[in-house]
Amino acid sequence: MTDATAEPTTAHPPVNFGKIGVLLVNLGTPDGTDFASMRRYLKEFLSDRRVIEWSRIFWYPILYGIVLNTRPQKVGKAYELIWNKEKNESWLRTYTRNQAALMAESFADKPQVIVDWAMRYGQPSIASRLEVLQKQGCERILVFPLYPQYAAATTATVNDKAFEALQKMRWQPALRTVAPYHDDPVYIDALATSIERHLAGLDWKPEVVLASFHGIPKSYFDLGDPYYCQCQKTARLLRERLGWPEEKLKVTFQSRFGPEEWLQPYTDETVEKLAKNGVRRIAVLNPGFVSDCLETLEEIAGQAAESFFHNGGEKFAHIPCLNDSAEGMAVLDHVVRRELQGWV
Ligand SMILES: C=CC1=C(C)c2cc3[nH]c(cc4nc(cc5[nH]c(cc1n2)c(C)c5CCC(=O)O)C(CCC(=O)O)=C4C)c(C)c3C=C
Ligand SMILES: [Fe+2]
Ligand SMILES: [Fe+2]
Repeated sequence: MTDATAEPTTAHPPVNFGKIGVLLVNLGTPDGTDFASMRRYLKEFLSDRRVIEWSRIFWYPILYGIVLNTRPQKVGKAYELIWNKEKNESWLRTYTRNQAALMAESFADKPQVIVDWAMRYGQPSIASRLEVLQKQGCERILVFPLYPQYAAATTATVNDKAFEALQKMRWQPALRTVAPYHDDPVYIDALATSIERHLAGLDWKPEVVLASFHGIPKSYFDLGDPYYCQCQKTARLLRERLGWPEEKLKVTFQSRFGPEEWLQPYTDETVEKLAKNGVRRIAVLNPGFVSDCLETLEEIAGQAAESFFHNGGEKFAHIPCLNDSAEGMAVLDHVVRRELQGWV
């Protein structure tokens, strides 16, 4: 006969408990601009089935035969132009780390909340930081993919990776994921304030402002990805908040990759066309990027500006992303506090 009240014969290993984790996750970035670091990063990124949905039989010969032999050098040179030399890292990493540190400060009055950060590709990995949070006693973790607009290639792949890490755990923490916040008034207001402040600092006024979002292949939209519609809604709400007509704030899509058709209109073609049609002053912002990165600093502030001037444009301004600014942090803080309801 067994004694139900008997103590277990072996002691359970000691565990921390009672904490709540918040994990900010951005896309990722190479560890350096050299060929090996770039190749490692691009290999992980472009092997993700959420990013390249083509059949592996078709894609892998192209990836391993062409892309990973040529792109690391080309893109490494682009990263060099925008590298944060002081920290010897990309700006995406600098801003993501700063965002986590500032958010931790804002939760100083709630010691049960631990804020951390990770990258979907490269380091620190999602699995490694989830493990650290759990060891610190987080029984509940909020995973925050840092994308205002949902795309399977960005938001879903972060969530997939987090749940994949949980598959290996005996004692899983409870996990919540943050919903897209493309239409949140706090986000829209932060974008509008940032635009107004930036334009007020110029001694000229743009004739046209482009809201340039990262693109995705059109085929992903046809399959039901809500990304395009969420980008359009962000822009519509921003126009309404600023009191601007559609001709003043135009939506475009940048950063095409591969031969497929992507979401249109393309940013590079639009910039060129505007200049050729006699528009002399434009500003560009990137509302879909939480932090400045290669795609905003090199492709827009660098290449797009150059193309505009080359085709007759006279004034070009790149409006920075919200980054770790007060407005940017107000948005991230607001979203996190909303999603933590019932836990904190
Ligand atoms: C903001 C949302 C993003 C979406 C949507 C997105 C889709 C997407 N991206 C690629 C391919 C590449 N993107 C690259 C860089 C990159 N992409 C985003 C964000 C989104 N991507 C960011 C923030 C960055 C910059 C990272 C940095 O370190 O600064 C790259 C790497 C650079 C390059 O080789 O050009 C690739 C490749 C695809 C195919 C895709 C949708 C299917
Ligand atoms: Fe991308
Ligand atoms: Fe790019």
